[in-house]
Amino acid sequence: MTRADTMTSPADAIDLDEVALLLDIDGTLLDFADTPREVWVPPTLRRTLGGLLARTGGALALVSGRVLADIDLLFAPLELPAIGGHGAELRVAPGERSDPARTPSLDPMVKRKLAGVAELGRGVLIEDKGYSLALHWRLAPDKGVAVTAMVQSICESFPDLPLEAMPGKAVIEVKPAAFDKASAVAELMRLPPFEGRRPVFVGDDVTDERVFPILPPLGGFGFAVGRDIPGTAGSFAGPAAVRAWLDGLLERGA
Ligand SMILES: O=P(O)(O)OC[C@H]1O[C@H](O[C@H]2O[C@H](CO)[C@@H](O)[C@H](O)[C@H]2O)[C@H](O)[C@@H](O)[C@@H]1O
Ligand SMILES: [Mg+2]
Repeated sequence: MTRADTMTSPADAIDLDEVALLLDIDGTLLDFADTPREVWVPPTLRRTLGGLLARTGGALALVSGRVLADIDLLFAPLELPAIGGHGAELRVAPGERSDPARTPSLDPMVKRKLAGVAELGRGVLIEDKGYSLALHWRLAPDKGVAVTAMVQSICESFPDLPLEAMPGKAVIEVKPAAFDKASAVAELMRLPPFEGRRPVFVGDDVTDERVFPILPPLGGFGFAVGRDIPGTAGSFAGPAAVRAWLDGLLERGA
């Protein structure tokens, strides 16, 4: 399949007057690191995103599994429109706050049980996002199967709670089933300045796969990163290729 970093269209045929740019963070804009805190945001990326935000009239948003507070620390001093926590949070414009009543936190009893999974061994990390809890094993790759099995079993032990165990890259995350990136992107695209624009979404992970099918009915399309995903318009080899593409979009004014 043609890769977006080598092809001439449709990645290069984007008109910034028409599109809304929706960008996943980890594995799309940023290279993976051993732990969530160790990722690095190149200064050029901040400048490019800030420039594209202005050039699209505010229609650029990050769409991430990370929560907004975490996103803002990573990209500071830049603050961007963003979907955080896999759709738990929504900020349409810089300076605004996501409505805290929008999504309930994950049940504390579920969190306590999940936190116990870290006993499987050194290198199994807990990330508490309020709305959800993630268990990472990038530092302990041999623990992935056991972590996944324990997490699934814990979720099944709460049959009355609508929980979702979402796999990712060396991680599994438990969240309320009521929201995801696709539902939040659909909501964002109904609001100005996103409304009426063609959504162009770039993402790398399982959670992003739900977003791709909602784009064509809105006149948009998506790009995968690091692999080919059916239903996308192409794929980028990795985050460096995505960053170079964004630099190019801004440079030529698209
Ligand atoms: O939706 P995204 O913006 O792609 O966020 C997905 C998850 O990214 C982070 O975890 C992943 O990246 C870490 C840093 O490179 C890596 O150590 C970890 O193994 C990956 O799973 C983040 O920590 C999660 O909260 C996000 O859901
Ligand atoms: Mg990602």
